Amino acid sequence: MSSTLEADAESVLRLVTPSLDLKRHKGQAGKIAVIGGCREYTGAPYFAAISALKIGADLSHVFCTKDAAPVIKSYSPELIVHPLLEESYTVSNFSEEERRKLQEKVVGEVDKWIERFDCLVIGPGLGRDPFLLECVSKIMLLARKFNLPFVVDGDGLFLVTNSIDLVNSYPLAVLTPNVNEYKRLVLKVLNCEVDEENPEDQLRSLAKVLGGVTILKKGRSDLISNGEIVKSVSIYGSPRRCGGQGDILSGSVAVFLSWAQQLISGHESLSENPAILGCIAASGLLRKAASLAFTKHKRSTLTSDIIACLGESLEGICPAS
Ligand SMILES: NC(=O)C1=CN([C@@H]2O[C@H](COP(=O)(O)OP(=O)(O)OC[C@H]3O[C@@H](n4cnc5c(N)ncnc54)[C@H](O)[C@@H]3O)[C@@H](O)[C@H]2O)[C@@H](O)CC1
Ligand SMILES: Nc1ncnc2c1ncn2[C@@H]1O[C@H](COP(=O)(O)OP(=O)(O)OP(=O)(O)O)[C@@H](O)[C@H]1O
Ligand SMILES: [Mg+2]
Repeated sequence: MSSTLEADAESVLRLVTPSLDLKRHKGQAGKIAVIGGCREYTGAPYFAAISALKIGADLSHVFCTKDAAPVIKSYSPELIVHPLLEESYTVSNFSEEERRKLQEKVVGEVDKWIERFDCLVIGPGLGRDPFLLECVSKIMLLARKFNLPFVVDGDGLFLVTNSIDLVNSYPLAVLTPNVNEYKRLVLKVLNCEVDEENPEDQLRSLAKVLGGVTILKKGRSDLISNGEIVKSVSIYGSPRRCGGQGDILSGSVAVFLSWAQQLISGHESLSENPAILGCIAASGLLRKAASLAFTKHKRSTLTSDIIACLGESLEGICPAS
């Protein structure tokens, strides 16, 4: 990997992390919402939402299905959980008109909240139910209408891969594919296989063809591009590949992206791209936390252990006082 590609993740973390200031009010350090959580998956949205709080966001919401909500609430009183999304089984006996009305109701409920958020995370543990994904498409269009940034992960990437227009030419979209999600995206958009020899050029092309969205391709090194620049984060993390680490990452990108946007809007001289900064910071912090958790727990390291190390890892880079 060429050294110019490698980002200085610690410097980016120091740049974007706001100082703690007694003058600031609740909400100024970030309000995040995760759209995800269904009957099968309740861990993924919890991991994304709680990671956002552990890093320093003030409020973290989860919009999930009715079955998932009590489970997610029981994991943590810190999260604000909305039992809102509906799956096909609810509407199996509905007429077209009744289905349309229910979709309108779901999207209308999200509409009431959406202006309060700084960033959405769409997809962790969302599942692939067609009725639910139709509603989520409409939520994405709503987010675009309000110029709200969103991070698309997990099953959100399944949706987007099949409906590229949802993110096409939206510079405030960040996609965080893992190895499989990336393969599917490359096949759909570039109509070819993943180029293992030249991953940077292929990633740049993919982001460019998608009209300048930011893509964080997860792997041994995380590679990040918006179609113009390519950056990598290769800080040593952990050899444990337990599920849920990508969920920590998507919640973290949302927070750091929001902080980077705040920073840049207050300093006209800063020309950096907030989505790129957010991805670099999140990747760097996750890797530091994974490494710390692994020194403590070795083979039994779990995603919850990594989440418990987020604060200590950030403190080592940007002390609170
Ligand atoms: N506790 C939870 O609730 C979790 C739920 N998750 C959710 O589960 C849903 C599906 O996500 P997945 O990540 O499983 O979907 P993927 O389509 O990425 O993965 C499916 C399969 O691919 C395999 N795979 C993984 N890495 C591979 C590699 N490097 N090479 C070849 N095969 C590989 C895995 O063994 C897995 O069986 C998403 O909604 C996701 O957010 C995950 O985030 C994990 C944690
Ligand atoms: N081979 C690897 N070596 C080191 N770190 C890795 C490796 N693969 C992934 N990672 C790290 O783990 C993080 C999560 O990536 P992963 O590919 O596990 O996501 P995921 O499959 O979406 O996870 P999830 O189980 O949450 O859905 C990445 O940001 C990266 O930093
Ligand atoms: Mg994932």
